Amino acid sequence: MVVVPAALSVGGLLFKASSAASAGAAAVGASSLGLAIAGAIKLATAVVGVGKLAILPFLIAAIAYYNYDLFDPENRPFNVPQVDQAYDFIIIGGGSAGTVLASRLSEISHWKILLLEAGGHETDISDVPLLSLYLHKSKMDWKYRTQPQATACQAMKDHRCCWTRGKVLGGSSVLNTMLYIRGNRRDFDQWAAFGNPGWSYEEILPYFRKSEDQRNPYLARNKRYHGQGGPWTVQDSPYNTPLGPAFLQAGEEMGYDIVDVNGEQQTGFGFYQFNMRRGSRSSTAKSFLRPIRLRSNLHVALFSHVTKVLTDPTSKRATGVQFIRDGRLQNVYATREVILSAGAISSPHLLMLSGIGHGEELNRFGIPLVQHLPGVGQNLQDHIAVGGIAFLIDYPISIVMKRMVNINTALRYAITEDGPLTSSIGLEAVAFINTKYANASDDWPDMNFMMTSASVMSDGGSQVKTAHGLSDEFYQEVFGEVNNRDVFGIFPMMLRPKSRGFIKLASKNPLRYPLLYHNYLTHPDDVNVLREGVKAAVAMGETEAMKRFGARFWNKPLPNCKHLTLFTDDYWNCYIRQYTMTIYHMSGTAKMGPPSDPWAVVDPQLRVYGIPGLRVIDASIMPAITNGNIHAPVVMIGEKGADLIKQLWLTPSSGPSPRDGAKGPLWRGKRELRVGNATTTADDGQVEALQQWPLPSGSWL
Ligand SMILES: Cc1cc2nc3c(=O)[nH]c(=O)nc-3n(C[C@H](O)[C@H](O)[C@H](O)COP(=O)(O)OP(=O)(O)OC[C@H]3O[C@@H](n4cnc5c(N)ncnc54)[C@H](O)[C@@H]3O)c2cc1C
Repeated sequence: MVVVPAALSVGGLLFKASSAASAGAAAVGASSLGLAIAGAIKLATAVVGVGKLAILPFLIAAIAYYNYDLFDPENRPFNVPQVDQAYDFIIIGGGSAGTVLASRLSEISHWKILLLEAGGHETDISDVPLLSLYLHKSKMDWKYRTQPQATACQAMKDHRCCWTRGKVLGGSSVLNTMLYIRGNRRDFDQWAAFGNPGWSYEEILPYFRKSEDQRNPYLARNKRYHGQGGPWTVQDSPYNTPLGPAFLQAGEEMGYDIVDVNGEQQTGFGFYQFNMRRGSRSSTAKSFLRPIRLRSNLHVALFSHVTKVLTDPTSKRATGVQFIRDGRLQNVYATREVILSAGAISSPHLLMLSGIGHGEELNRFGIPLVQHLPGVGQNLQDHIAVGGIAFLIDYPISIVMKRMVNINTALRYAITEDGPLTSSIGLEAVAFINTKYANASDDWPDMNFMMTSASVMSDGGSQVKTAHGLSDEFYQEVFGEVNNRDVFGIFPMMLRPKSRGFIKLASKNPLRYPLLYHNYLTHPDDVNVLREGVKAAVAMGETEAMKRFGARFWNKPLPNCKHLTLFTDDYWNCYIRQYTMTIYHMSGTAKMGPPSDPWAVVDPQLRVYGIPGLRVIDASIMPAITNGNIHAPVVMIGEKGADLIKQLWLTPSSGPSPRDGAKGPLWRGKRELRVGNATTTADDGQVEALQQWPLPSGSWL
């Protein structure tokens, strides 16, 4: 960390005009700035003639230099100082899904879009892949912590797991480790089988390809699975240690194939694919918003904390949004739709604050009920892994922070866009394997290994420990004596948890965080699968490929499990409840489902049941978590969600859609709003979209 200012000052010295862009982008920014200035001088001399007014070229060059921000396509979107009274669409949350939606909806030039985001802009530090753990607990993190529960996270301070979430334009895509994993075809076929037409694998695959710009030519030539030219770059890590390839060899030794984990077959081993561009982070804000920052029909309002969705008391229609900005509570109105993309914690939280949720629960807090939807905040799913599975090695090849972060590596990152700083905290390779509980013939593996050329002790007990929320005593006792040693780590991650958590209101004050109950490892099958995963990870260290490096498992007994015999099932069952690690994949808290499912919050078009004009489009809508890291699926949900909205509003329709048999209020495209003295009409002058907005069915109504 000490060296980071040096990295910045290097960037600063070399690329003065591009402080907003990444150091990598800054290099390109600097050269295009040079071109812009040269062009300006040429133009001025050609038009005016140096002899006539010698100062003019320099004046124009100076203007170009100081206004470079205005036309650099890689620069940050503008933050509007004031929002208008009404928009066609209001998107709540500029995270992974919200930025995709803002980009796709503003393609329709006669639609006016507002994107409200509670945080600010990403920074040069958040661009640097090796430093992502430094963003945890920073001002870009909401810093959520779960309620203490006895089943997991026992090694953490107060027995509470730290649920990092991005509070920044780009959301969690600015803090994540950029792993690009799409999940398994079976996940989406299962979503469809739950009663969600349109979500089967074959139907959603085009959306993965649409956003993708695959930079690995060997992967890109597989056109069925990969796309090129989309806004979101996927590239291989520019930096690998010898441990990554060795891990793949170990996989072969164990009888697995080397695969493209985003291709035909998921089971197997492969190098990670990353959402990076030229060695730095490709957040969704950068990929989806920066290229369109000059669209006048998109307003981005940062530091805008939404407190509630406004609804019409008679029709229940979502009419707008209430938010706090600059210390003022303000209202803004939507003439077509309000879209919740605030993530799997805030979207259900905002629904509840708006009177949409379990009637009794809302009643307890004196929130007037708008729509009884008991599924709001339920069905919470996450992937957990086991931390601290580390192997000491004999060679100085791993990522030891104090060795890796220095002026040379900073220069390498800034100038040549490679080197250790481009490593995503050491994550190099991935495995999808089967424990004895999975059906190996299915290609629907139940265990994932995240292989890193580092581990919790690689920074001497500073940031990793803090990010994971480990107690000092636990860290010191278990890892203190191997601080800064060369190691590699394997995080065994359970892919299809059966335990379900939930989110509850703590107060009707919108600024009070909700209560988060993880319920990790409350289902016995989860304990079994995760334990078997840990055993398989430890076995990996025994392969010839890893033994070449002198790999030996760091088997210091954990404080609360010392009474159990090492390496027995009982010991591992105890271990996994201590250093339980969230992989930050909270999802499912406003799940999609058919009207017959009383726990469904949105229908397969992502429309909130019973609230015309309101959708949820983010990780919350997943009925079941996908088989792998969930960011790519969330971006896919954003892409498909945008198309569903376009289909509704841009397809001519003469009457209520027959496909939603449910009785419900009609949702008209033209809507007049009286805001103060002004009247705003949502009329695109083309088609009047008229659709049923369904109500849930079931005896609980
Ligand atoms: C540390 C970390 C590492 C991860 N690593 C990976 C990885 O390597 N690969 C992978 O596939 N997945 C990873 N994930 C998961 C992935 O990034 C998330 O699942 C995904 O970004 C969620 O997208 P979302 O749109 O649902 O929510 P978010 O991206 O979290 O967006 C929600 C947005 O809404 C805003 N917001 C919330 N409440 C309000 C409010 N009241 N008013 C206004 N704005 C509000 C937030 O500030 C945020 O910008 C990681 C996540 C984290 C946190």
